Amino acid sequence: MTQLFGERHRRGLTRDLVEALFPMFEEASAGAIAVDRDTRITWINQSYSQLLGLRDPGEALGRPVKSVIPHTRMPEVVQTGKPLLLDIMEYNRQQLVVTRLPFYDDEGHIVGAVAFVLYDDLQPLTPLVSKFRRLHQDLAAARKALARKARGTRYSLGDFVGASPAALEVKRRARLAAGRDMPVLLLGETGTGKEVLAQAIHAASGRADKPFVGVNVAAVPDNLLEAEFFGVVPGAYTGADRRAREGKFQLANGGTLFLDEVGDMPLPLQAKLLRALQEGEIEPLGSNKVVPVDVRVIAATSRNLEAMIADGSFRSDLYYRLNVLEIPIPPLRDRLADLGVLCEALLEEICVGSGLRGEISDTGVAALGSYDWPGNVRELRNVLERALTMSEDGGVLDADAIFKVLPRQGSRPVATQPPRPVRPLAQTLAEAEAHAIEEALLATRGNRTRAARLLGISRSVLYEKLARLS
Ligand SMILES: Nc1ncnc2c1ncn2[C@@H]1O[C@H](COP(=O)(O)OP(=O)(O)OP(=O)(O)O)[C@@H](O)[C@H]1O
Repeated sequence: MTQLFGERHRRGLTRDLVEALFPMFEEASAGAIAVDRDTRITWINQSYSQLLGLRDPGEALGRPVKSVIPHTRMPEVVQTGKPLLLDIMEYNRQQLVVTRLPFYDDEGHIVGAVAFVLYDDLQPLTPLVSKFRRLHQDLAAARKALARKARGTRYSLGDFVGASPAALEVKRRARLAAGRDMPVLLLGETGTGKEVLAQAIHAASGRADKPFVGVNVAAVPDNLLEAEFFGVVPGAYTGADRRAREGKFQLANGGTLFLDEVGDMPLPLQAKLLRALQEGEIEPLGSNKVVPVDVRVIAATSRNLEAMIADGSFRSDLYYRLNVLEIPIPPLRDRLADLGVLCEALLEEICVGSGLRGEISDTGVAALGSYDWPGNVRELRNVLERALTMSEDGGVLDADAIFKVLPRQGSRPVATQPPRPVRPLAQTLAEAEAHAIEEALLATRGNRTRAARLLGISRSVLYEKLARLS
């Protein structure tokens, strides 16, 4: 042992050491081979020559190793003196796990290399290989997420959740918009996912590798909007920065500019925006030079632009310029059939990394259907988050848990309806039955078997009742 690590062997394996180790490695491995300084084969054992399909080990002796094992890296080891401790080498469509070591003479000169086939198939390495693959996939996903973040987008089309006909139509139009480089106008109430869609369209478009820049027109004071959009040259006005500041148009150059709440844009800026879109160039504040820009505009608003045109607060020419492809996004109350899938997606998102388990029962979903959701999906997310925080039932939200956190204001005004005249009992019962069936179908997203189970009736009875109702 002392000799193994003594001065003599500091440079690496010597020939006598290799010879001493050989029997052990040879027995443990699926093949062994040695080459000289000129990378000619000086020794090969029976098992390796069999693995290579040689009838007799003697056939290989004296031949350049590359001519016998095309993918070998033994020449590299001889040349660099660096061992390759673990490598996967292909031979005849077979994957071999190999290790390669240089060896030295007493003067410390490389005189050759040895290689051992540790495994002649990857089976024993399966756990390692699958772990490697998983890590590789995680890395790819993280890289993708980082790239999206760098570009300014977080969402893709799959993030717009919904399977109702209305939601599918939104996604169909968004895909159309992604494939064509035209202005898009997203119309929808607050929280319906306008920004989600804008980012998703950009991420699926030919501009995906370029920036996505959003500006919320309503959030910027009127007197700063022009600088925000078109940038400022140094000293453009008293108090202006001495350095030039780029506007959103320049920042989005080559990519997408998302104009949120475009209906809140003051008229003078509307005229400038129209010119920028028509000419494809902008004039930074304080400059007398125009700068060419290439942006795709996606505008969004929760306001009724047509009514604004009628009362003179929105320019019709700008409206037509922005509204080449219109995507109306329905409010949540008009697509209650999506509540179930939305809850699943949002609960998963809320619970990620929190250690919480978030599920909702069918009755919980039905309870959500009783509310009219003025804040749409954003409000739904908040309600679910609140319900989960307050839930004592291991994270399964039922109707009680939902009603505890559902705002009363805006609930469907059951109690405020004018009192109805008293009607025959049969009629009242029939209405109650129809209502219960409707709720069950809503809660089970139209699954009649599960709806029947919820109602405590057989499937055939449910079909009978449905037939009578239709
Ligand atoms: N269809 C949807 N699927 C999944 N999440 C959604 C959907 N719509 C909205 N959300 C979620 O609701 C929140 C609000 O969405 P977003 O900001 O896109 O709405 P918005 O219409 O742009 O609202 P505002 O007009 O108030 O800016 C986000 O957390 C988003 O993830």
